[in-house]
Order: sequence, then C-alpha cells, then structure tokens
Amino acid sequence: MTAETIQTDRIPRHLQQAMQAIAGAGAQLAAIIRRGGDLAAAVGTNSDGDRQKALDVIADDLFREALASAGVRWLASEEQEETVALDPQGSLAVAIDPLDGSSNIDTNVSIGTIFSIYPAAETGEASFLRPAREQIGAGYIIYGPRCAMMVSFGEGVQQYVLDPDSGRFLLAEARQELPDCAFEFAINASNYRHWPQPIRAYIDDCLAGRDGPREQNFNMRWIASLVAETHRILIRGGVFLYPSDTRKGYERGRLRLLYECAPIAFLIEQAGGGATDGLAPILDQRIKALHQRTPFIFGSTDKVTRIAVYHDLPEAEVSALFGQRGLFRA
Ligand SMILES: O=P(O)(O)OC[C@H]1O[C@](O)(COP(=O)(O)O)[C@@H](O)[C@@H]1O
Ligand SMILES: [Mg+2]
Ligand SMILES: [Mg+2]
Repeated sequence: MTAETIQTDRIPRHLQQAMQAIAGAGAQLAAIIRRGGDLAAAVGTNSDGDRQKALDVIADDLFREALASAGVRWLASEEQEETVALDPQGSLAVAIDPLDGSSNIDTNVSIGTIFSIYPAAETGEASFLRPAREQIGAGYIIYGPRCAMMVSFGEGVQQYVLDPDSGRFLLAEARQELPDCAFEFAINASNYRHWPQPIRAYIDDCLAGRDGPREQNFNMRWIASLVAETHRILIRGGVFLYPSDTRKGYERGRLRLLYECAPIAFLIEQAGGGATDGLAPILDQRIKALHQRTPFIFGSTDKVTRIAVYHDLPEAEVSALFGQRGLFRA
C-alpha cells in the first residue's frame, strides 16, 4: 500500500483516492517549486493563447499522471484543449488549473493549483458542461511560505497544511469560515479605464474612503494570483473583482469558469461568502464551453451584494461623481 498523502478522516470515502492523488502531486510540485531553477522559462502557448511557462507544463504532467490511476475517468485541464480520457472504470471527472498565477513564478510570490470534482458522465464534455453547482468537491493548493490546501466536499471548508517532515497534508482547520467584516478589496486597478461603469463607481466609492458615501477607509491588494487572493480573503475577509472590460479578449473578463471561478465559488459559498459574475451566483451558471471565461466577484456576502446593487442603479446615478451619488447615504 502506498503512503497516505493527506489525512483522510474527513474526506468522503468515494473521493479519497482522487484526493490522495491530488495531495501527492501537490506535495511533489511544492518540492519542485522550493528547489527553484528556470521554472518560468517560456515553452509555448496553450489552446487559449496563453503563454505557457515551464512550470505550467510540469504541473499539468504531474497531476495528469497522478490522477490516471485514482478512479478518475475524465480530466479537463486549463492547459489542454480537449478533455483527456483516463481510467474507463473511474467514476469521477476532475477539472484542474494545474498552475495558477503563472506570472508570479519568477518572482517567488505564492502560486497555486485549483481543482474541481464532478461525477463522471459517459463523455468528457458531458462530465464538465453542466451546472457549476453539480460539483461534489473543489479546492486549491497554495504554494506559499506554507504549503496548504483548502477543500470542500459540500459540508464546509477544511484547511490542511503540508507537514514538511512526513510529506502529508494534515488537518489544520476543520471549518474555515469567511470573516464578514474586512475593509479590503482586490482588483487590478491598471484596467480602471476599461471597466464597466458600475465597477468604476464601486471602486471610486471605496477610494473616497471616509470622505465618500461609504464613510469608511479601505485597503487594496493585488497579487495577480487568484489562489493567493482567495486564501487571504478566506482567512481575513474582503472582496475580489475581475470584471469584464473593453480590452479585446476581456469581454467576459479573464478568469475561466470551469477551472478557476466554479471551484473558488464552491469554496467561498461553503465558507459563508458569495461569488457572482457581478449579478448572478457563479454556481447558478451552466458551463457551456471548457475554456469559457466569466467576470468574477467574490468575498464577504455584504460586499458582493453591494456590487450587484451598483449594477442595478440607473445610469445617471452610477455615472455621478461619488460626491453626488445618493446610494447608501441613508
Ligand atoms: O495579470 P492580471 O490581468 O492582473 O491577471 C491576474 C489573474 O490571472 C491569473 O494569473 C490567471 O491564472 P493563470 O496563471 O492560471 O493563467 C490569476 O491567478 C490572476 O488572478
Ligand atoms: Mg489560473
Ligand atoms: Mg494556470
């Protein structure tokens, strides 16, 4: 019998084999990242037109090999154009962003792996092109100063930390709850001029701080690594926005529904937060294409709800300077 790579007592039995494979590959990847070397070397372009770095390809190979004998019938990877058939006897389908935050590889900033588990259907496409709410498990591994995994199987969120001595992920938090009072937002503000008006209005009001309609100062963060951003928000609250914008190719935002937004939305809802495309819950969406993108907003429920309200405001109100905007001024 091979050694356990993750403590299994809180993992549903039918998902344990797949989780052992994910944790084992994650621990191996953590070791590769720690060792360093030329992991950010450009090696090609994936089907989405994204530049691939050496570590993107290493991670993709590692997870595919690990999942091939773990009860998984279908694999969908951000790095592959089509689904990959693994074990015909497998009962699961796994979608994966093997390496999230690729632009940070050479800067030694936290990067991650995002995964999502569905019941397998007869074809690869049918296994993944379905309502996002049909996930039966989702999580991420963060390769940071500590290597940790946040995962949910539909009954709350658990946090595991990789123990460097045993090489096993050990339970560190049995029920991770998203704090609902943080005055922190995360957005790539260099795209301000390309954003839709409701997003500009929301951020304008945050930036106006105590002098604006929110009467409250806010802090800002942008790591450009969705996993690291999610980890911070799960630990200390706040809100994340990657809206659609007017740049070519960003009409539906940047992040991918199947590999990034659906699993993060599953975790965030399970931790008591909200995740939408600006208006509607991400988990209410039906995934229509493997590499489909979506605007993505998630975090503390009150903040996510407030952003949806900005989308419903009349044009005149949302375009007004914050000083004249009546919204939320009771
Ligand atoms: O560089 P930008 O436009 O700020 O985008 C950053 C976003 O892109 C991503 O790096 C996309 O993920 P990949 O690295 O898997 O392509 C997210 O982790 C991050 O939130
Ligand atoms: Mg990603
Ligand atoms: Mg990636």
